[in-house]
Amino acid sequence: MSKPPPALQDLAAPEGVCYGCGCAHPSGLHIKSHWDADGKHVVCTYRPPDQFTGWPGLVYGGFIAMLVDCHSNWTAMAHHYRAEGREPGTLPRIDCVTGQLNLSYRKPTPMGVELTLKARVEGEVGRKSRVICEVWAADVLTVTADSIFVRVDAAQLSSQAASRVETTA
Ligand SMILES: CCCCCCCCCCCC(=O)SCCNC(=O)CCNC(=O)[C@H](O)C(C)(C)COP(=O)(O)OP(=O)(O)OC[C@H]1O[C@@H](n2cnc3c(N)ncnc32)[C@H](O)[C@@H]1OP(=O)(O)O
Repeated sequence: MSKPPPALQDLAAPEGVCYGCGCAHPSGLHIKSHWDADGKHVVCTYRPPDQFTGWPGLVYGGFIAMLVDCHSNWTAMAHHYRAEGREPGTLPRIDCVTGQLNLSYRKPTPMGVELTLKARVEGEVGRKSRVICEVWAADVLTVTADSIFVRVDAAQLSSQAASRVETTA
């Protein structure tokens, strides 16, 4: 069996420490996002571990939001790389942050099933990009999301945030 191609996260941010998608997080979720064969969508598959149960047998909604947040953000960043004619992993790195995360929970999402997230940018890829994401449990569409991701200099954003508040660390 051939090895799957590297994910966007592995290519563009192997040092990432995000809980949801950071390759270097010691105990994070390590979600992986790839361009779909159709060249329009970015896809991710993930089977939620048992501790993320909400109602018995159902995936905790906040956990689904976490998957959608990271995967939609990577969808925005992948579209930015493509719009610039660059491969993920080339420099300078492209960073986006979540501006708005809007989820509609349309059907219960069952535990014990691999979920497929399928996302795309709607409209222009700009400083502010709109990402539509669907969450599928087998052939059931359980969640849709319509969110905004804003392109930033993440290092600058982190240092500004730290200087605005007194940290106890
Ligand atoms: C190391 C490896 C890493 C590896 C990569 C790791 C990926 C991690 C993925 C996790 C994702 C996250 O959790 S991110 C963390 C959660 N998000 C945040 O902390 C973001 C906090 N928000 C902010 O810092 C700020 O609001 C910004 C930077 C987003 C925007 O502020 P700004 O820079 O002053 O820009 P501003 O001019 O106000 O806005 C630019 C345009 O975006 C729009 N806009 C701005 N904010 C919003 C918003 N919340 N909702 C809608 N639209 C917005 C404005 O209307 C404007 O549109 P127009 O007038 O031009 O039309």
